[in-house]
Amino acid sequence: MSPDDNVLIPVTVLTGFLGSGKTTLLNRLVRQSAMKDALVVINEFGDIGLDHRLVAESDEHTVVEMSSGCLCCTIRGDLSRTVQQACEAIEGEGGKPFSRVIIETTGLADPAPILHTLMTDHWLAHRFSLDGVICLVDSASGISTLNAHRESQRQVAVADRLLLTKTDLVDEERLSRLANHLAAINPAAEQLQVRHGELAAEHVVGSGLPAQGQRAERWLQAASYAQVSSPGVGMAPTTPGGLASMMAPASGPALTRHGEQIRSFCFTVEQPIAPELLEDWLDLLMSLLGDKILRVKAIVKIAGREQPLALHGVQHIFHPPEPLPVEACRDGVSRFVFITNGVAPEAVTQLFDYFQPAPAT
Ligand SMILES: Nc1nc2c(ncn2[C@@H]2O[C@H](COP(=O)(O)OP(=O)(O)OP(=O)(O)O)[C@@H](O)[C@H]2O)c(=O)[nH]1
Repeated sequence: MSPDDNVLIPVTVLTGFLGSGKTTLLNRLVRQSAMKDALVVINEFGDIGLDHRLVAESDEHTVVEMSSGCLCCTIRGDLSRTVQQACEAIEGEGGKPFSRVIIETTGLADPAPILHTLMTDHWLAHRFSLDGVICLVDSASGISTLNAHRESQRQVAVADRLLLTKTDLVDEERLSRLANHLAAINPAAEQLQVRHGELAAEHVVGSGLPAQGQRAERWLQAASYAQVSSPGVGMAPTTPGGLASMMAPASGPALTRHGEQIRSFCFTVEQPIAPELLEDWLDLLMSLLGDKILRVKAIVKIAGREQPLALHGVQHIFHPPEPLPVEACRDGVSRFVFITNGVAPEAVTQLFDYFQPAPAT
């Protein structure tokens, strides 16, 4: 497979805490036609991986295992190598190129470094694009796991879709408590219930940035978030002390009860944004607060440009902006969705205004 083919292969990241049902789901998925010619990468923690043995093998898809450590922290290079070797092997055998890739993370993985690897590894980034992050949550133990484990909160926070598994083990009341808890962390992610891994593959693959304007709005789900808008030119502090105060940790009640203070909000800007302002703002925001910004998605109207842009970032790393059809931003309003760990919306909005040109006197 060469990068000149110019068609990026979609990658779905399947995450979820230990025992949440990832392997059970994967086993059902690989039997479906949407998974024909897929590559399944299973990351095992420890030397003796078992999960890959539990996923059905067939001629229709390929399963490879990475077991040298936790994919999120120690072996980023291995992801590139593993996928590369699998591609070379299938080509060597005269097989069809992979139609898609599914990566099952370990239950303890923070998905952000995996997404970074997909975006920044030269070989991967030229051949693959992130389709979506799917996070499984055990309906029976989900709330206590979220309260106890920061990795679980991060998995939920960055997901495009949440699958509530083992719903046969809980009653309606408990299920709705979990659903509310998850919505407080990630209000836009669609929630689906799954029993024993029974789910159509279409609910797992194809959740990424769509090409059509209508669906781009659905991808952003801006209305699901608390809304903040630019306070306006001249409102931002201009002294260094003022700038420092913006960067102070968020105060006041967090949107969730978790130690991580995961917050999400949508920042709207009514006027088209000058490209250099956008660049300066995001550069400074990411260098000051990048490790606290778990995910950013945006549809942006750039001044002097007809087509809006889709922006998509994980912590301080952004995908190259993708032009969208004009209909994706009919009202000309730019919308930025932020999912953060303890960053107050004002830090984002005031920093934006800091870069606005001063009003003429
Ligand atoms: N009752 C019930 N059990 C389930 C369901 N889905 C999965 N399980 C069971 O939950 C256990 C854990 O499922 P796995 O699919 O191995 O979970 P996993 O996320 O791959 O686990 P790790 O590899 O440890 O991260 C297994 O015993 C499954 O049979 C379900 O919907 N209902």
